[in-house]
Amino acid sequence: MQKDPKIIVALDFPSEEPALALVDSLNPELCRLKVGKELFTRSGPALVKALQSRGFEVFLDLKFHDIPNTTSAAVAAAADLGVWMVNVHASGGARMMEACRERLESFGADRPLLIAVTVLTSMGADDLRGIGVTVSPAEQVSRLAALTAECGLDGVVCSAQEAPVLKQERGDRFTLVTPGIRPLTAAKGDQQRVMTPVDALAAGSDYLVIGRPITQADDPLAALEAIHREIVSR
Ligand SMILES: O=C(O)c1cc(=O)[nH]c(=O)n1[C@@H]1O[C@H](COP(=O)(O)O)[C@@H](O)[C@H]1O
Repeated sequence: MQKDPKIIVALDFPSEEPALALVDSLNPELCRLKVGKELFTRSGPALVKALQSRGFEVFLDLKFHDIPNTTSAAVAAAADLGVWMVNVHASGGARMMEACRERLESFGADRPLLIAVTVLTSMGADDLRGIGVTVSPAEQVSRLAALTAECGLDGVVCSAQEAPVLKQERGDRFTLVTPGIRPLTAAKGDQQRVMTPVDALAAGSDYLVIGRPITQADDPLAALEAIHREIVSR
């Protein structure tokens, strides 16, 4: 088994059936799986268990954002599920992130990686202005990443475009999880800040979150293998 697959396939499906049909065609040596809001809301912890029993590690992407007590309890519930990674919104603030980190300490070495979302990859400068943030997306990402690091979390979700600066500012041990990954031939869809898999790793991404370019491909395993080949031979 590859020790640390770099590709995280986003299982953005409306129900368990199509998700498991896809998963049964994938290879846990080449990827981990991300379960997000839609699939988790429909299929819940049982689906996470089903994925784990097939040999996949799971990133539970529920982007928790609430008061510290509620968010830290949710993160502990994710840890009880045995997930590999869980995330919260950095804009929930320092007290919220610290509460989550502290709550996970009791899980010891088996705790999930705790990651904070900075600025969503679907957002550009105009979107930020709309919510009263007048600095550029890159500046806002740096600011939230600094706060995340101060709170002792493991890393952030950001776009690969911000990865070089964040690696420089936060160092190698601060994990960068980057969605908005698009092979050259793939459609951008609703993503704005995108990069190819090879460029994203070269920029300093640690993990690539890839959804539609794999899940909507005619042959998802072939798409996964092609991206895997591309990144190992870079
Ligand atoms: O936290 C995430 O995973 C995430 C953060 C972000 O800023 N942007 C983003 O696209 N994502 C997720 O990454 C996945 C990207 O999917 P595709 O655009 O289909 O490759 C989706 O499941 C999103 O929910």
